[in-house]
Amino acid sequence: MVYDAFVLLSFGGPEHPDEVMPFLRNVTRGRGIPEERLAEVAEHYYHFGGVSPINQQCRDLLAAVRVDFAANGIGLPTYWGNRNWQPMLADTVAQMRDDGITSALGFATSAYGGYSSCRQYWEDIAQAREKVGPGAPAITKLRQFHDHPGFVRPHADAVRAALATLDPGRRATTRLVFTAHSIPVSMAATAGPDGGRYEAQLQETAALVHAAAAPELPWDLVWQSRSGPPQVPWLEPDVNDHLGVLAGKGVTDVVVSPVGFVSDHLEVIWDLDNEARDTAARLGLGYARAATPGTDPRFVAMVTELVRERTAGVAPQRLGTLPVWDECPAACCPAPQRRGTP
Ligand SMILES: CC1=C(CCC(=O)O)c2cc3nc(cc4[nH]c(cc5[nH]c(cc1n2)c(C)c5CCC(=O)O)c(CCC(=O)O)c4C)C(CCC(=O)O)=C3C
Ligand SMILES: [Fe+2]
Repeated sequence: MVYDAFVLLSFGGPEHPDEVMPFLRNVTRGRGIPEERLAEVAEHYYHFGGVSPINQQCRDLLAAVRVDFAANGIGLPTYWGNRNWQPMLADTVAQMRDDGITSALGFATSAYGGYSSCRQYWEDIAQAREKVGPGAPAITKLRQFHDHPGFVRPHADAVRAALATLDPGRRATTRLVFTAHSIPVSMAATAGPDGGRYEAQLQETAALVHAAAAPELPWDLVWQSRSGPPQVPWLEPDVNDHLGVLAGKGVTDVVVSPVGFVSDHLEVIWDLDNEARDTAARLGLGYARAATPGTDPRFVAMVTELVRERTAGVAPQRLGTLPVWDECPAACCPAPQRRGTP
């Protein structure tokens, strides 16, 4: 297969207060998210002036990838399109068609399997291509990378750096807390061809980061940023509840590492740097939040490596043992049942 472009696929976020509500309506269309939750989440964005950092993080990543491509003799032109906010993927695909692109490799800013993290990006591609119509380029998504050293090692270094800010005299009662975005239990059950893949990959990533960063410390994987109606079960425990349990067990300090994410977007800087930090303060816990890969050169080089797996037959670099594939099996990670109009 010959590819003639690279496209960064991401979630998108508002960059002006007026964009917050339209963005949130795009995210939650047909999802059964209660109106009160939407208003609450809007406040998180207004707290930062209505600007999510995620779009700038995508620009920064793409700029770094371009430099790394050039250094590795990869001449692919680069594009960027989002699921929920400008630049919308359909507009990007139209531009690619106008530029004469026929077949592109897509890199999504999520390391994991599951509907929201993987399948929905395939759906975004299909919907964008359908909207553009004849002449729309083919786009295939690069593989999931939860155990790639270019993802694991930056997380591990960040855990070490966060740990170094805590009181070394309390190391014996310090704990690592890995977090990822909660998803509905039903979505977790159908992640991957045999189910449970989102949680299994996160367990593997957390274990790899723990082993590389601080194998002497106990650790847990918990969940953050739950939404949806309360009667629908989502993965638990929530990070805030978990901190309460830890404090009750004699833990004095925590390093919180958001291994579920690739950059410090709003769900990190609000849900962890504000909410969970406040929870820890209330409980008297020492608290340090580990950074995400962002534009760490190893993470940027990983993107190049994933491209070279496809274009140059480079062997996949992997630290874990779960199976991976380039093209997702057709039956995995189906869309959840929707309420209302799509
Ligand atoms: C697994 C997963 C990831 C990680 C994988 C990936 O990165 O793709 C992720 C990332 C993100 N989620 C984000 C924001 C939001 N997610 C929401 C809602 C939801 N997320 C879900 C799952 C995930 N989400 C789910 C199952 C829902 C319910 C509605 C639905 O089924 O879609 C809502 C609605 C309001 C609310 O929070 O209730 C918002 C605003 C942002 C942008 C942050 C910024 O602006 O900087 C990012 C990167
Ligand atoms: Fe989300």
